[in-house]
Amino acid sequence: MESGPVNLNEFEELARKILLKMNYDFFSGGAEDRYTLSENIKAFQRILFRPRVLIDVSKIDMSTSLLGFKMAAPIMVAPTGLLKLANHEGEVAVARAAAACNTIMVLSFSSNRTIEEVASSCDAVRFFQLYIYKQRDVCITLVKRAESNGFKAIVLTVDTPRLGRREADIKNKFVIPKFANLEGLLSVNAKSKGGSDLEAFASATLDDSVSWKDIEWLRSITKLPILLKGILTAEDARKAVEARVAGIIVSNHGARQLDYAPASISALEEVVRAVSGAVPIILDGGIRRGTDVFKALALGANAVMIGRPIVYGLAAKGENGVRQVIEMLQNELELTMALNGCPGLKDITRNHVQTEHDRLRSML
Ligand SMILES: Cc1cc2nc3c(=O)[nH]c(=O)nc-3n(C[C@H](O)[C@H](O)[C@H](O)COP(=O)(O)O)c2cc1C
Ligand SMILES: CCCCCCCCCCC(=O)C(=O)O
Repeated sequence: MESGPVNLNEFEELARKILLKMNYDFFSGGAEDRYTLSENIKAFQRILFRPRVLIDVSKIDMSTSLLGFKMAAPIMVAPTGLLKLANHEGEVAVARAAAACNTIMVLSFSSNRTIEEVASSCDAVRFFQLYIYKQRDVCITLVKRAESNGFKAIVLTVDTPRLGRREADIKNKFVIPKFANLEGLLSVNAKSKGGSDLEAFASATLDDSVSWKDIEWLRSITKLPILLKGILTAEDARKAVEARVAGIIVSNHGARQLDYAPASISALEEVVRAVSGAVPIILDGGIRRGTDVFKALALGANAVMIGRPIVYGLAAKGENGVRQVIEMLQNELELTMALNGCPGLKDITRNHVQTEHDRLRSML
């Protein structure tokens, strides 16, 4: 009997075999030369551990909280759109799995199941991800619907004034299913002339004049805490704190936007230093192992989010697959903590990892 996947990479392999090529290419793809896509993985591999021994690790506590909301471990679900292309249950299956694993899911605005369907599917803490659209009334309606359906924060994605150039989608003439949340709100003719429909839709709807003053505008329409997703520099991290956001997500959008942006793990430390504890920091991009989660925490993240592995779990085995993906990562983190001599998250320090910068500095 063939055994099931034993790690997140094997889930990707299974999903690749199951999915239509056009859909697998959309989920797995990155921008242009996909330099950042490979760096998101390789940069983690260049970080090594400095494990400590002879510490009692018979009990490991991974529990934590973010903005006051408790989680079993600092591993959250990143917003990913168009999940009907992976499984007919789409975001509802992901929401149920996240709830079962006692973690926070960020629901993408571009989901194929509505805010209301996800909210009524199970009881859990959830955040809602938003872009700023040319039609501001669409943003207002979505934020109000998220509020009235019990979502606890707004995650504003700020790295997408325009859609990155995803050449696989252009070649495949990628066709998008309906954005469930926009039904009756927005009617746009988004048929590409020979390229990706997503690109056509994005250029018709995304507001590329968005600037820092719009954070104030967003605050004026909601009382929910606002997190900014897509910060990669100390300069922008300081501006985000000045703009009184509740949290920062260090992210390059899974390398789907600006190619040759740094791996998000490589940008983490400068953001952590700039913010110096003022707000929580979440990291996403390239997390495939519990060891990656530990490295991000050691470099100052409060939590991480995972994108593609959730989609692959969903494609491979539906809700159960998503649960297995989250549990695998939680179990791997627990083992990594034990082997590094860290019984609790507070025991994980900068001294537990050695980056390439550390190695270069030690040679000077
Ligand atoms: C298929 C797919 C769809 C995504 N959709 C969104 C989205 O709607 N909004 C958003 O802010 N980020 C979106 N992202 C980016 C993720 O939130 C996250 O930043 C990224 O996937 C993390 O990298 P990882 O996939 O290596 O874990 C998407 C990513 C993928 C792969
Ligand atoms: C009404 C606004 C339309 C915005 C179109 C952009 C959709 C992006 C979909 C998912 C995504 O972020 C991704 O990386 O893919």
